[in-house]
Amino acid sequence: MNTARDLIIYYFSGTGNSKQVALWWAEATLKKGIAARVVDITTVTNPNSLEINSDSLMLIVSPTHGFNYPPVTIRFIRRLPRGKNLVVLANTRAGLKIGRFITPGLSGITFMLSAILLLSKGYKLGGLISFDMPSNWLSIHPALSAESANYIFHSMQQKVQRYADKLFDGQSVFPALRDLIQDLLISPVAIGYYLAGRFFLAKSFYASNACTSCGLCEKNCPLHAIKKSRKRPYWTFRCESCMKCMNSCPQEAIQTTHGLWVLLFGLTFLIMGLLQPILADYYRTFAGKLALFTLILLALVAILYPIQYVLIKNRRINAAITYMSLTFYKFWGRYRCK
Ligand SMILES: Cc1cc2nc3c(=O)[nH]c(=O)nc-3n(C[C@H](O)[C@H](O)[C@H](O)COP(=O)(O)O)c2cc1C
Repeated sequence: MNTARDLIIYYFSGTGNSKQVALWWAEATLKKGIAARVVDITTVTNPNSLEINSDSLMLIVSPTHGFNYPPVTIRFIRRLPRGKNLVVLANTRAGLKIGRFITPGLSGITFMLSAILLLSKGYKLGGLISFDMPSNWLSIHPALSAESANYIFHSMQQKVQRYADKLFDGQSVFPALRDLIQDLLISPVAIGYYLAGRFFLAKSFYASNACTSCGLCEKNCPLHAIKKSRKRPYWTFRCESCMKCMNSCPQEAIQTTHGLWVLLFGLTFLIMGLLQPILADYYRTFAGKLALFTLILLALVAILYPIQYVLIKNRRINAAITYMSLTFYKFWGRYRCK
C-alpha cells in the first residue's frame, strides 16, 4: 500500500483534457479515503516557494505538445523547490478512435526531460502514464466527432481508475516505458518543435471577419499570450498553441492560416535558392540546410505576421485569407471537452 497521506495534482490544460484527467485522479484518490488537491499550474506565480509536505504524493498532468510537455509545464517543473517526494508524471496525448480501438499518441521526450529535471532536484519517480484523450490539435486535423470523443473519455476514465488502484496498492505504474523506442526515435522532432516549431504555430492564428471583439480569447488565454489592438486579437510569441482560444471562441472566428502557410513555405524555399551561392557552406549538410530554412521561416513569420495583422482589418483581404483556412469550413469543426 502506498503510504502517501495525500495527493497533490498539478495540471496544465489548454482545452480541458488534462484538467479532466486531473479531476478523475482526484475522484479515484478520494474514493480510497486519501485526500486530494487539484492545482492549475498557471495560478502558481512562484513554484519555487510552494510548500509541499515531504510525505505528499505528487502527480503532474499536462498535454503533450510537439512530443514534449509544453514550455509552461517544463518551466513549472524546473522552478519547483528541491524535494524528496514521490512524483507520478502523466501526459495526455492525441487519441483517435478507429473502430473499437483508440490509437495512441506520441510522447517523445515528454517524460525523459521532466524525469531528469525532477531527479536532479531530489524527487523520486513514482510512475509514468499516458492518457490518450481526444486530440485537440485542430491546426492540423478536423475535430473528432462527439461520439468518438465520448468513447475515448469513457475508456480513459477507466484507465485512471485502474492506475489509481495500482498506485495505491503499491504496484508499479510505469506503462509509458513500453513506448520508449518510438519516443527515442521521434526525439529529434521534439527538440526541433521546442526550439522553433512552436513559434511558427503560434503565429498561425488570426481572427476572421466573424470576430465580435468580445475579448473572451484574450481573457481566457492561460498564458496571457493574446493582446488586443484596435479590438482585434493579436497572438504574441508567448502563445503555446494550446488551442483554447480556437476551440472556445463562441463565433468560431479564430482560424489557422493554412493558405498562407503554403505561401510562406514557398517564399522560404525561394529565399533559400537565392542565398545558396552566398552561403554554399551551409548547404553541404542536411543539418545546415534545416537550420537555415528554420531561421528564414521564423524571420519571415516575425516580419509578416504584424503586416498580416494590419491587412486583415480590410474585410476583403480577411475573407480571402479565411477561404484558404481549412478551419473555416464546417466539416472541420471544433473540439470541446465535455
Ligand atoms: C500544439 C499541439 C501539439 C500537440 N502535439 C502532440 C504530440 O506531440 N503528441 C500527441 O500525442 N498529442 C499531441 N497533441 C494533442 C494533445 O496533446 C492532446 O489532445 C491533449 O489531450 C490536449 O490536452 P488539453 O485539452 O489538456 O490541452 C498536440 C496538441 C497541440 C495543440
